[in-house]
Amino acid sequence: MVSLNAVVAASAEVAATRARTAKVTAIAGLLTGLDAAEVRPATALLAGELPGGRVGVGWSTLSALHVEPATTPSLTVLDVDAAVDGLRGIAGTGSGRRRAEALHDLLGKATAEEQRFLIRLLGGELRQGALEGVMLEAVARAADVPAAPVRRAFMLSGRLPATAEAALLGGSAALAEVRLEVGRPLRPMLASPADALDAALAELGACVVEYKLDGARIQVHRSGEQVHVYTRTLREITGQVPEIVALTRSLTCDSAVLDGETLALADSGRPRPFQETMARFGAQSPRDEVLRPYFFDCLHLDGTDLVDEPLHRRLDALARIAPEHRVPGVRPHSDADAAAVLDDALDAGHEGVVVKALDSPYAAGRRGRTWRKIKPSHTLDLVVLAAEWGHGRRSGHLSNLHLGARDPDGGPPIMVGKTFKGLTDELLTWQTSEFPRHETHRDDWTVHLAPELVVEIELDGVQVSTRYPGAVALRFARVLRYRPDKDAATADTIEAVRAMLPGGGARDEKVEP
Ligand SMILES: Nc1ncnc2c1ncn2[C@@H]1O[C@H](COP(=O)(O)OP(=O)(O)OP(=O)(O)O)[C@@H](O)[C@H]1O
Repeated sequence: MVSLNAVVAASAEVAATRARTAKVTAIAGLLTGLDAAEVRPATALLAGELPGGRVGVGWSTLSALHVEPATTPSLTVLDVDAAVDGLRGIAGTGSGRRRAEALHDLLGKATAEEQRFLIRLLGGELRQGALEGVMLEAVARAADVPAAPVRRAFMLSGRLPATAEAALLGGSAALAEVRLEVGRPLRPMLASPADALDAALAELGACVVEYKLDGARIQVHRSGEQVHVYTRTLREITGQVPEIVALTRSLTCDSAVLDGETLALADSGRPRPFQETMARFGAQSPRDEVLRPYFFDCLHLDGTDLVDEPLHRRLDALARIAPEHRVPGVRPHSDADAAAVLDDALDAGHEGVVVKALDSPYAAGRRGRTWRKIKPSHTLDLVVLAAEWGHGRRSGHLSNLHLGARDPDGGPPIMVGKTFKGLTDELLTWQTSEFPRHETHRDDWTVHLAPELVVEIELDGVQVSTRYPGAVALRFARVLRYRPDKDAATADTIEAVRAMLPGGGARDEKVEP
């Protein structure tokens, strides 16, 4: 039986090295010796996830706990799995107290190092989507199967522990069995940046050029009368968007999985600010504006999976069931046709266009080269690492942000700059009340945060830096808006930042993962 101690040691080894191969070796080593029942919980713990999903334990409860640690390790992975299940089951009156008791009990059996691990795990601090690529490679190695089918199964199921179980217990055959399931979200395909429209057109050949709408990504699943709506990070928001649910139910099909963008339009027909769309995804939000879906892909229709079909087939399917709800776009006959779509999109207040190769399959979870985005302005989505207290007019407010880019090899975000430019009074007030909820520690000037919040930064470019650990720094950065639809695992990577260096290549990001 594998001990919690072994998982903690493997995690520490992964955190201590920047070398991807060493991380893979440490994780694969642990995965190799597991019993069948241990695969799911151990994989979850290694990825910094709670086995079985989240538990509602807040930072305040966790930081108030001071439990004498055990001197020798005794907990197994299955013990932790059972304890987390128990915590999740606590509800009703006195649940706060009972939860604290259960936590006390668990932590009392843990050594000091295990306690630190469990507290960070429960606080969500260990959750590292950035480790996914490394984890998948380790699963492939431990199961002795190629990496590609492991990655595919993960993107289609969205679940690392289940993927590890399929690979380790059933091998290639079980991985091949994993299919898109209506009602279970899959990782959305993403677009990689292109420098210019004509370059993208030349590279992709036969293509469709679509508006890049500045809304929020949605994935809509319908099975009979059942409809589920998910965000880009696969969070379910069905209850928050009744108008999208009703519209999806009215489509003439039995089952479908549709991919698209949602936003609200003002009376003028121009898009309403992105923040308003995102506010609707929150728990208690005003419902004054109507969100409309604009679909751009169909991944399943009436019992047939379309993920591996070429885009033109998927678009035909979409045209059959939702012709009035498609994102505006054309299949251009000339470069001029395509340029006209870009002009129209910008004129209408949208971000730019996405050019997509018509013969390409849907690469779930990948920043594919067959979808290229063209936007006139430079922006990066970065993780907020800390904020400094403001001076003068801003005193009493958390202001200057420390910004980090994602480490594609699963390490903590890498700091690339600071800014307080672009922060409105409203954002300053919001930061000051919100940031303490994510606080890890503070000193006189600075409040440090768990890497959870993602902010979109507009910048003029980047420069080589001797001050910052990634050797690159932002130039003239200003805050555009927060991105509650993103998390640290979907923030831009340090490679994307470096690619913006003068002569740093054609802003092409490495294809992930
Ligand atoms: N026609 C479209 N096709 C695909 N994606 C679209 C389209 N219109 C808008 N989008 C949005 O653009 C996103 C794809 O761009 P990208 O992969 O760069 O994600 P992103 O990092 O959110 O982009 P950005 O930060 O540039 O908005 C999608 O997730 C989707 O939300």
